[in-house]
Amino acid sequence: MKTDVKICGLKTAEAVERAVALGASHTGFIFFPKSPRNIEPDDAGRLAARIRGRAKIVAVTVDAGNDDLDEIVSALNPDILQLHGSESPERVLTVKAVYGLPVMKALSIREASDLDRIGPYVGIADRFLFDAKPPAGSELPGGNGVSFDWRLLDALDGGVDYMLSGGLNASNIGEALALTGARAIDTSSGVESAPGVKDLELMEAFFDAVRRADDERARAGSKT
Ligand SMILES: O=C(O)c1ccccc1N[C@@H]1O[C@H](COP(=O)(O)O)[C@@H](O)[C@H]1O
Repeated sequence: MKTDVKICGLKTAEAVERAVALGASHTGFIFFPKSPRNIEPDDAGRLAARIRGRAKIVAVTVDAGNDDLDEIVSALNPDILQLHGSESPERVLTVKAVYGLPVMKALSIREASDLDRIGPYVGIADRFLFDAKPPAGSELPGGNGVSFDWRLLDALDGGVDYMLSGGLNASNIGEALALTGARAIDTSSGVESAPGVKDLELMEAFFDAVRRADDERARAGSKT
């Protein structure tokens, strides 16, 4: 099975097209002004038009109100809304009802008890995205290039559909996949040469590492 890969924080046509050519299943656009990856809705819409239908288009927002979501949804026409703030289960339900789009709810993980926060969203969020907690002083709820202890996911109910995220790069993705068995992964700063600047060689190295891990899993699976 091929691992789903989301490349997040895309801002240029070159990076969007390369990500999809390399096999990205999801492309992420960040709507959070404090982020070096922030993009205007109309610009994101123009970039997404280049790859629509070839990869899922994900709008990443942080505690956005309906006015902002209206503008983003109308300009980008995303396939998925990623809610990366402290949106409650009730807010997720409202967003789903208003926009009629699947929601991926991001939850930050540092310790075992953080998994308890999943329960209230089960049956409401369509998918989860597990990210590390931001380091002290960071203004960003995501995109910090920080990983959490992947072994914590050993305790996860096998039925929970999630994307693994947080500090993933070509050097650690093999171990992350081997430890978690994740079927979907998400990276942003791990494929950048500077904050907000996607690096095509790092992207390629990331996909190479993911495909090596996929081959390894297929080999291990065929032996059992
Ligand atoms: O990337 C950002 O700047 C960002 C800003 C606000 C919310 C979410 C953001 N990014 C998300 O965080 C994950 C993890 O990032 P990283 O790989 O550790 O850099 C990223 O994939 C986005 O989904």
